[in-house]
Amino acid sequence: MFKTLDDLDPEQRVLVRLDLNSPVEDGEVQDNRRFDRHAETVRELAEAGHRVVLMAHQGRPGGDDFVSLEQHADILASHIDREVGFVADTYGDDAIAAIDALEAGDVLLLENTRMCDEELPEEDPEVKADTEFVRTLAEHVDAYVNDAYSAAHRSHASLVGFPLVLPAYAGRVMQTEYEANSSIATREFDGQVTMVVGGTKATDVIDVMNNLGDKVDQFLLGGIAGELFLRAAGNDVGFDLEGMDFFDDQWEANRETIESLLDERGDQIKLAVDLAYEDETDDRGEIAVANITEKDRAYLDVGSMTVDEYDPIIRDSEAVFVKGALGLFEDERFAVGTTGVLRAIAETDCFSVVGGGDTSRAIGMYGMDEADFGHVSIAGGAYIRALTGAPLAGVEALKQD
Ligand SMILES: Nc1ncnc2c1ncn2[C@@H]1O[C@H](COP(=O)(O)OP(=O)(O)O)[C@@H](O)[C@H]1O
Ligand SMILES: O=C(OP(=O)(O)O)[C@H](O)COP(=O)(O)O
Repeated sequence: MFKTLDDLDPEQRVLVRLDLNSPVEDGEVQDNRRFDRHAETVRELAEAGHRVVLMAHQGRPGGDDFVSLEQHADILASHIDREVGFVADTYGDDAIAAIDALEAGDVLLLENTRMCDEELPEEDPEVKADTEFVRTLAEHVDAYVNDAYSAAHRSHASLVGFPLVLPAYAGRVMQTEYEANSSIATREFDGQVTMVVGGTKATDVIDVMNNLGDKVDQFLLGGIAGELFLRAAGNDVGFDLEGMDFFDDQWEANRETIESLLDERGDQIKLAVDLAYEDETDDRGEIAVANITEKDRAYLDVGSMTVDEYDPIIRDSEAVFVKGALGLFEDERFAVGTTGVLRAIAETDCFSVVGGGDTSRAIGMYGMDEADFGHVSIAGGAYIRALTGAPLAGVEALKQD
């Protein structure tokens, strides 16, 4: 297992990797739950009197959201109620001068790690540890903390290089995310284990079913992925109408796998019995799946009868895991499925983990309280990997110590 902040010596110069990757609208970085979560780690380190040097990335080179971290420093400062210095440099002379000038309790954010050429190529930790970026920064700090669980599936320099050259520790976000998201593989539950799977990516749902079929008693399906399963079960749904590109490619690529999963695991898989669509007056309309005879409309949510079927299954469960939304919940008319299952989880005292960047957003959007869930993950890609038991490079590197 990895070491945590509880194991850190006092008065250290600590280099901390966060994941502050955020939506950017018209050049403006949007505040989001990642800041709030990482604030806990940063505050704890600063209050303990460490000198805190933060690293994070934003976007990918070439993308509109590939911007400086200057705004991130201000947003983070508002979450920790103390100043966060910023230096527009990753590991050059300016960065080193700023690090060396830190006093106990000071917090400094370095520039976007992906502006450094050595950060991105996916390479082994040994290669990353030997980069100028890692070697230079390592000389000016005493310890490394990785708190960026949601980026830990990347074998990038700031995530896997430092544990080989510095004493390395997991931050509070890393610790809680790791424990909760791995729990489906590592914990034994006394009662029924249920998994709600939806969203837009069929391969995520397939991976989960292939890897967790023996751990999960019931899979409750919805979203685009659920429609593909309904189509494989012989229903006239899951076709791309004009202007859509959700279904056809995914159907071609995954049809056989979905059909054999339905064949082999049919008893564990619950499909929607009704679906919702936008009617002629722009209201929500619903139709029983059994009554769908033509591929003439897009379905944007599971229907109310489906929620009524899923609800008691959730309430009877010992543990519930959620990956992917059951509908286009960003539009209130089509949030019934997603909020229906989330409310059922919130109202029961089952162990629960909700993940997927988009899906977990529905909790705040519809006035639910994160405290009513066991764990709400801020990870997307890393969460799905953890669920399916795939190792995360950043976590493995921390464990090496
Ligand atoms: N029937 C649907 N039609 C269009 N979009 C849908 C539908 N069902 C789910 N979605 C969309 O799926 C998105 C979540 O999908 P995905 O990215 O796979 O999950 P997450 O990011 O939560 O892991 C939501 O933003 C939601 O709008
Ligand atoms: O936001 C992130 O991942 P996510 O979209 O899977 O949640 C991470 O910061 C990783 O970013 P990347 O997918 O550009 O490597």
